[in-house]
Amino acid sequence: MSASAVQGLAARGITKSFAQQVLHGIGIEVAPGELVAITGPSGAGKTTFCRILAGLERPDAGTVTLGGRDLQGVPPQQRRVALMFESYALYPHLTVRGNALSPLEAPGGRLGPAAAAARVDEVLELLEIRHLGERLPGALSGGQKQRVALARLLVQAPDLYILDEPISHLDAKLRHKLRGEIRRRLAAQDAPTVWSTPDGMEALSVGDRVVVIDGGRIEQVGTPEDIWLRPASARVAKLLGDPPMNLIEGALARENGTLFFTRRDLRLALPPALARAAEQAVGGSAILGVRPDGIAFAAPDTPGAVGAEIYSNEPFGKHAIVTLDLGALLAKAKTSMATAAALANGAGDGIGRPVGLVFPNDGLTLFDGTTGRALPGN
Ligand SMILES: Nc1ncnc2c1ncn2[C@@H]1O[C@H](COP(=O)(O)OP(=O)(O)OP(=O)(O)O)[C@@H](O)[C@H]1O
Repeated sequence: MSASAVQGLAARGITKSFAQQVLHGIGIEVAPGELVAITGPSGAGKTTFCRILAGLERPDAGTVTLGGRDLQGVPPQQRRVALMFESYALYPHLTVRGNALSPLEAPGGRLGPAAAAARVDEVLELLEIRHLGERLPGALSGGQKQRVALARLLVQAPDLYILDEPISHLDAKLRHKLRGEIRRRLAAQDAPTVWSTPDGMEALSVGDRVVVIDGGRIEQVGTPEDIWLRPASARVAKLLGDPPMNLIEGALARENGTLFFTRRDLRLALPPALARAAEQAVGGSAILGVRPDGIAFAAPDTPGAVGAEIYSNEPFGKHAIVTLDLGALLAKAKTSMATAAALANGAGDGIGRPVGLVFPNDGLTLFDGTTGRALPGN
């Protein structure tokens, strides 16, 4: 914890152009001790936004305040920000230990040499790189370098943490472990934290709140649960889930009082839960979002089932992903190994076999076909 009274971060109306406009007046607020995860596809503007928060880049318009203090014109080294960027920026002539120790040796450091060394040891141990302490960065793998950069961040007690893709180069097991460990450590601090990642599921797992950006604009801000259960747009839905929600483009029509989602041969009577959303958009285009784990299989001629052909069938051990050809459209179902084996029926994974699909009554989402925004009433 820093000696200064740590308070929240607020960025407002941040605009930035290079050759093109990259950020369109976006803002976030991060309370003391809160972790806000920023996610979005590659090129969304996450790194540019983080660099502006850190003072490494100047916005064309907008303000950044920390604890109510305007940071405009305050150089990065005076912002008391602990930064970690994807490029790592390790000191090549310092060992792993020297790099991790470097922020604690800066003028104004408050820890004595023994306490600083103990903190470095503890963080290197946590990140499983203590045995590499005497190596130079040039003799490390990408994932090891990333952990040294993380160590240098975690030894600090700043007024603000900014982590840009902090665990993207680690193997899956370590990523999983460190996600929780780092989150736990940062949660024990008073400083606000901004964690940027292109991995939507990582954002949901680490963030107290999540900000989704796309094309330099905010698509949605909410708790992980909000964003998972109620994605504000098809662009948000596309970033989340493994595999993500299936997005089927079609139209809404009413026949004999029943609302249908239609696309080519597909005609799906919408469950009552979706009727309110569908009602306002009848006659227009729509995108139906179907979660892969909500799709059930039935015989091809089952009334109400959607006809499809098996395109591929991949077992993953604890579940299987079955890709389905719905006629010029592929959708993915996440199912049990037993169901996938039954579909394969011992012959060529079942590829080409006709099946019926039953979509869940809940867990479907309707988006406007033109804007991609979720229809109100979903
Ligand atoms: N210094 C620069 N000069 C020109 N264009 C830039 C500069 N920095 C970023 N851009 C452009 O701004 C856009 C946003 O880039 P940014 O790195 O912020 O995205 P990102 O969301 O972090 O992407 P990624 O997940 O791939 O790192 C991209 O189109 C990029 O090419």
